[in-house]
Formats: sequence, C-alpha cells, structure tokens
Amino acid sequence: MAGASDHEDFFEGTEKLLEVWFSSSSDNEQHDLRNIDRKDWEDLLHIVRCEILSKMSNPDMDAYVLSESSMFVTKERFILKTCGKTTLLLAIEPLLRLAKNKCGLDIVFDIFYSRKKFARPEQQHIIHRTFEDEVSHLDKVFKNGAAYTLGRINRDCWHLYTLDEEGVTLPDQTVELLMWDMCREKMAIFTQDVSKTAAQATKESGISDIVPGVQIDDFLFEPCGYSMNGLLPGGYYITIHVTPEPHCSYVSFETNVPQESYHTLINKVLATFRPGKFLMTVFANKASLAKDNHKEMAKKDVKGYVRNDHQLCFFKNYNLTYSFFTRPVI
Ligand SMILES: C[S@+](CC[C@H](N)C(=O)[O-])C[C@H]1O[C@@H](n2cnc3c(N)ncnc32)[C@H](O)[C@@H]1O
Repeated sequence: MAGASDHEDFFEGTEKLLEVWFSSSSDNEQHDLRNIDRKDWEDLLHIVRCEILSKMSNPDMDAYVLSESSMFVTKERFILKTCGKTTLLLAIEPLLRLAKNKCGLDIVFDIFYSRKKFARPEQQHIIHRTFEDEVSHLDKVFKNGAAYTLGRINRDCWHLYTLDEEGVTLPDQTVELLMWDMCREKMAIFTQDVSKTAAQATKESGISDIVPGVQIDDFLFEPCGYSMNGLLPGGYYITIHVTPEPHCSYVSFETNVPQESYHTLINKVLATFRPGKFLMTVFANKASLAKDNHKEMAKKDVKGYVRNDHQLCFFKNYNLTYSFFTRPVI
C-alpha cells in the first residue's frame, strides 16, 4: 500500500537548520553581518535554491521570510532554515567567505546544523540524502565537528552537527517543536480557500497570541502554506512554518526567547496546531535563563501526549534535551 509520503504532491516540510556564530581576529567594532548587501544574500540563497520574499528589521536583527522558510542575521550570528529540496549546506563555504571578506568576521566559534529525519530522503539533492553525507561535507570545512543522532534511528529521529568547542558563552537558548500528523481543521486556516490574507491566518490560528508583543512578518502561499517571522528587542525571534497538505502536514516552531520554564509556551504551541506527533529540542548554555529547564522537562508531562523518548546531552557549554511525543488514538 502506498504511504502518505508517496503522494505525488509530497512536500518535505522538514527543515535543515544552520546557526553560525562568528567573531573577528581584529578589534574593529565595525564587523557586522548586517552590512552584507542584499545582492550578496540573494546570490547565496540562489545556491541554496530559495529566494527572499520579505524582510523585517529591528535594531538587533534582520529577519527574512524565504520561499523555503527563513533567515535571521545579527551582528555576529547567522541562522538559515530551509525546507523542501533546498541545498543549504552548499552555502557554508560561500557564507564563510562573505563573512570574512565583507565583514572581517574570520573566525567561526560555534555552529549548529540540525534536522529531523526526512520523510523522502531520496528526493533530496545528493549532498543531503543521508546524514553521513552531510557530516562528510561539514567535516571538510570544520576540523573539530561532532555529529549526533537522537531518537530512534529506525523511526523518527533528529540529527545534530556542532563543534567540540567552548562555543557561545553569552546567554543563549533555542527551542524547537517539529510537529506532524497535524489537525486538519487547524491546517485549513493555512489555505487561501479559508484565509484571504496571511494576517488573517496569523490571527485566526492563534499564532498572534503565542508570544505577545512580537513584530510579525507573515506570508500565505498560493494555494496553501504559511511562514512567519516574529522579532522582539534584544535579538530574540520566533519563526513558524506550516505545510498544511493532509498527506504531508508538518509545522515547525522555533524561538530563542529566554524563559526559565517553557511549559506554558509549549502548551500554547500545541493548542494552536494540535499535532499527532512532535519532537522537541531545547538547547540552553550555562549563562541562559533556561539552563535548568532540562530538570523540569524530565519531570513534567505534556497533557494529552505520551512521551516515547527523552534524552539529555551535556556538551562543553550547552545542555540539550530531546523529547518525542505522540497523541494516543482514542
Ligand atoms: C514554505 S512553506 C513552509 C515549509 C516549512 N518548512 C514547514 O514547516 O512546513 C511550505 C508550504 O507552502 C507551500 N508552497 C506553495 N508555494 C510554495 C513555494 N513557491 N515554495 C515553497 N512552498 C510553497 C508548500 O506546498 C507547503 O505547503
């Protein structure tokens, strides 16, 4: 029998996510990734096979909605999240050249590359078909890379490549919820049959209430699909992407907003989208407000879901919690 992912209109919502932290060997205060020209970003994204749909800025961060997800740029940090058949890792070396040549940012002091296991890996460009191939590519660029897979490798799992370094010592945290088998009623909001504008989808779905006060840039695709970036002062962001097609429904939520406990936020996200399954990752470094969040996460249940996997990793300066949940069929 053909599985849901065998459908001819299958879209791989699962994103590849890259975060790179730069610094400079010189003291010049002018180093700033935001000085890179739009044309240079467009050329870089052309290599990845996606394009800029819109841009929003605040004093700390530039946020781009892309044809395939999002890009965030601060003075010294770069985040690129791309879905579908994009070729994100082909951008690594051009990105390092851009940062060095245009901004004098010649040191990479931390990177995080991660993604969930693809539903249809054979549809990906050769560089992204297996995690081993991705690691080989990254190992050619970085001398001290460390690669991990969390979760069940014969079911749903999540891959991570980072550096075996002290890394980011400023307070830093990232929470991701990757959700699938989504509620059809909720997903209908992200189609142009039901919502006339992106703003309407943002409001009707409840996305506008998840993190109050964010400056929002949202986009509703034709005939369906949705992406949004949200900015808060201080370099904080949220980003949400929705693939509503029932045979491949998928939603991702990501934020770096610091909180001692993410319990309320996670419940708001789940109530907004009602996934059948989700995996959650929380990174927090030693300076983060969320540094002890893993203790709460080990104890607290998520109402309406069964936790199938729960793993905790301690890196040099970060802890990482991975949990996988399913909603029991009643
Ligand atoms: C870019 S969005 C969000 C993808 C995201 N990674 C997610 O979480 O699902 C993908 C959704 O928009 C739809 N879509 C419509 N036009 C598209 C386009 N030109 N590029 C990418 N996706 C498009 C896809 O079918 C899918 O439902």
